[in-house]
Amino acid sequence: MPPGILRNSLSIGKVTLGFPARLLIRTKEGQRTVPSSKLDKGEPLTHTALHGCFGCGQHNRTGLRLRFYVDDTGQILSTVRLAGRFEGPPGHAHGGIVATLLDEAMSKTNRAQNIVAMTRHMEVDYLRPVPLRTTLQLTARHLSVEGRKHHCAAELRNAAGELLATGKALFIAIDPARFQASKPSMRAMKS
Ligand SMILES: CCCCCCCCCCCCCCCC(=O)SCCNC(=O)CCNC(=O)[C@H](O)C(C)(C)COP(=O)(O)OP(=O)(O)OC[C@H]1O[C@@H](n2cnc3c(N)ncnc32)[C@H](O)[C@@H]1OP(=O)(O)O
Repeated sequence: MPPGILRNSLSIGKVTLGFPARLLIRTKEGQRTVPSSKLDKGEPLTHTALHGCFGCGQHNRTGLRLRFYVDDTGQILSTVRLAGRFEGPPGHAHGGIVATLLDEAMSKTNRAQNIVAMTRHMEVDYLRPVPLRTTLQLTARHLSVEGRKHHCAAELRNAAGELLATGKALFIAIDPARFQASKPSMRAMKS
């Protein structure tokens, strides 16, 4: 059973099809299950610490501020309601945002196993236009691992459960300490 995650903030709608009745989560106090219905009540969970992340960072005011959960099969779950500023085709999400949702959910399948990994390769099938301002279901699974290579898949559905987009990706596990050490300094970023 993988260790649970996660918390971000905002954009939580109703959980509908495809979600198990109870979700496994890990808080600072330990692991427990909660009813799926808690998803739309913003159950406070342990934060993933990437506060500035466009996908899940709760301090990133212009980002998506996704909340993620993990069930007892290791599947990552989220509900999303995209604001109008993420428009591409009229009334629908920009394809880059759809890719971001899938990428972000897949990355959490690694995080749920305490693996820090970065996206190396990703492919997206855009099956249907993704509507704005409506509840969407985002799920992801870890498929396989070979050394540092982690293969993951994700799906985005509408509230009726219709498949809108799918993604597959290769993530490469990295050493977070080395990554932090290689970050550009704030002074370098301003110049
Ligand atoms: C808690 C605090 C933490 C703080 C610290 C956090 C930092 C982590 C945050 C993550 C947050 C995620 C957020 C969402 C996901 C993003 O959005 S991540 C952002 C987008 N991604 C990037 O910017 C990644 C940019 N790329 C890179 O930095 C480097 O390419 C990588 C990914 C680190 C890998 O570099 P590398 O270590 O030199 O890997 P490399 O040896 O080239 O390849 C590794 C293996 O993969 C194989 N491979 C490479 N490409 C392919 C391919 N296309 N097909 C098949 N095999 C391939 C290679 O052949 C090799 O195989 P082996 O020889 O091991 O058998």
